[in-house]
Amino acid sequence: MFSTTEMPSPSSLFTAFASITASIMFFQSMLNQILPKQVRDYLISFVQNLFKAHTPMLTFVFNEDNELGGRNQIYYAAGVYLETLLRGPPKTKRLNVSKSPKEIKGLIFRLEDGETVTDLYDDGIELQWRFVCSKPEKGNSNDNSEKRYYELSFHNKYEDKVSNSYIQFVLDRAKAISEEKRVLKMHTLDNSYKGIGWKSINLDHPATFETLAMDQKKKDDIINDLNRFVRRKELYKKVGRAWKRGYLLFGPPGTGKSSLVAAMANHLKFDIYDLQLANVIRDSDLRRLLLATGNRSILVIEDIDCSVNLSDRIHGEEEKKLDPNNHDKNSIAGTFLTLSGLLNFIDGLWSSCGDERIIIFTTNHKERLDPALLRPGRMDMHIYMGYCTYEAFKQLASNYLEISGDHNLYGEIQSLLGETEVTPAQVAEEFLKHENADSALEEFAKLLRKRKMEGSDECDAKTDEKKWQVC
Ligand SMILES: Nc1ncnc2c1ncn2[C@@H]1O[C@H](COP(=O)(O)OP(=O)(O)OP(=O)(O)O)[C@@H](O)[C@H]1O
Ligand SMILES: [Mg+2]
Repeated sequence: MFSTTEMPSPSSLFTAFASITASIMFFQSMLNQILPKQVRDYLISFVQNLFKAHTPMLTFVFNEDNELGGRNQIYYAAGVYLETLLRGPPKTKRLNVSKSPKEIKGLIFRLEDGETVTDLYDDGIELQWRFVCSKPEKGNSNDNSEKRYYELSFHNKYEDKVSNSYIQFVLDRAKAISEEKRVLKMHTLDNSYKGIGWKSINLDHPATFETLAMDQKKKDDIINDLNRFVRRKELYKKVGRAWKRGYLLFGPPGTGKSSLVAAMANHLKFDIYDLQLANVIRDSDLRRLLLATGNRSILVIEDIDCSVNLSDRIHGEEEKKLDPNNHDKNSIAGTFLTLSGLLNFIDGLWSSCGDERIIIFTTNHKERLDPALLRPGRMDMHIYMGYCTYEAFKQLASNYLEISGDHNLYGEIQSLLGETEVTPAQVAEEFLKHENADSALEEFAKLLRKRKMEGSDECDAKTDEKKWQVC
C-alpha cells in the first residue's frame, strides 16, 4: 500500500515530464549538431536492423539467370514492375536511368546496387525489394561476371501468399506494363533472294479512336466489339472456335479505313501485318507468310477487290467443268494464289495456329467482292466508312482547329454536309491549309457551297450508305 506521502503530486509529475522532454530535445539538437547526417542515418538504420533481426523474416532471391542458364522471368518482371513503385515520393536515393533505342517508349528506371523499395500488397503485407549487383571476388578466375539479383523480404507468415499470388501478380503487371510501353510494329512484305518474307518497322501511326472522325455510336460499337473479343479467350476455347475476328471495312477513298486499322492496332496494342496480296503469287508463299505472323496481331489486306483476281474462283470452277482433267487448279499446292485459297487457309489452319488474331479486309467497292468473302459468318463485322457527317466534321474541327464549342457557320455547314459528298480526308486537307480557325471554316463552307452547285447531278449523299451497303 502506498501512503499519501509516497504518491508524487500531479504538479511534480508534470515538472518531471517537462524536464525529461526538455532533456531529450536538448540531446537531440546536440546530436544533430555534433553528428553528420550520414552518421545519424547509419545509426537509425542500425537500430532498425537490430529490431528486424528479431522479426521472423524470409527472403526470396531472384537471380538474373535461372539454373539452366536461361533468363529468369521473375527477375526481368521485377525490374519492370518495380519501376511503378519508384514514381512516388523519392525514398530510393540512387536510380539507374536509361533509354533503349526504339523498342520501348520513354525512359527506363531501375534500382541501383543496394537500393531498396517497399511495396504493399493485399491491404497490408509489407514487402521489401532490394537490388544487388555483386562484383566477382578477386582471385576467382573461373567466373568473373557480375551477379545481379533482386531480394524480396517479408514476414515469413506470408510465405504462401507471396509464392502463390504476389509473384504471379508481379509477372502479370510487368507483362501489362511492357505491353503498354512497347512500340508497335508494322510488318510489310520483303522480297529477297531467300524468297518472300516479312520485314518490320516501328508503327508510329497517330490515329486513335479519339482522333477518328466517325459517328460515336459506330465508334463505340467497334471498341466494344474489340474489347469483347480480347476478353473472351475462355469462351472461344469452350465453344471450340479459333480465337480470331474478321472485319470488312468498306467505303469511298479517304474516309478513314486505313486510319481505323491504325486506331484498332493502337487500341489493342497489336502489331500490324500488311499483306499486299498483289506481291504474293503462289498459294504456298501465302501459307508460309501467314504462318510466320505473330499472335496478338492484325492481318490487313487492303483493297481486296484489286489485290486478287476475284473471278479466279469462279473461273476455276468453270474451267473444271469444261476440262475435267484440270483438277481444281486453286488447290494444287504451289499453284497460283486465289481468294478461295486465301479464305480457306485463314478460316482453317492459320487461325488455329495462333491466338488473338484479327483479320481486316478493306475495299472501296464492296459490290465487286466475291460472294465467298461476304458470306455470313466469314467477316464478323462489316463496317461502312462513309462521307463526312456533321458529327464527324465537328470531330475534325476539334482535332485540326481546336474548336470545341459552337461556331456561327456550323448551322450552314450542317445542312450543306447533308447535301454534298465530301470525305473526311478532304475536310482534313482543307483545314490543314489554314492557320486560323475562322478562315478555315469560311473557306470550307465556300467549298461546300461550290460542291452543292456542281454536284446537283451526283447521287444524294443521304442515300449513300444504303447504296454502299446494298451493293
Ligand atoms: N474518319 C476519319 N477520321 C479522321 N481522319 C480521317 C478520316 N478519314 C480520313 N482521314 C484523314 O485522311 C487521310 C486519308 O485517310 P485514310 O487513308 O484512312 O482513308 P482510306 O479510307 O483508307 O482511303 P483509301 O480507300 O484510299 O485507302 C488520313 O491520313 C486522315 O488524316
Ligand atoms: Mg486506305
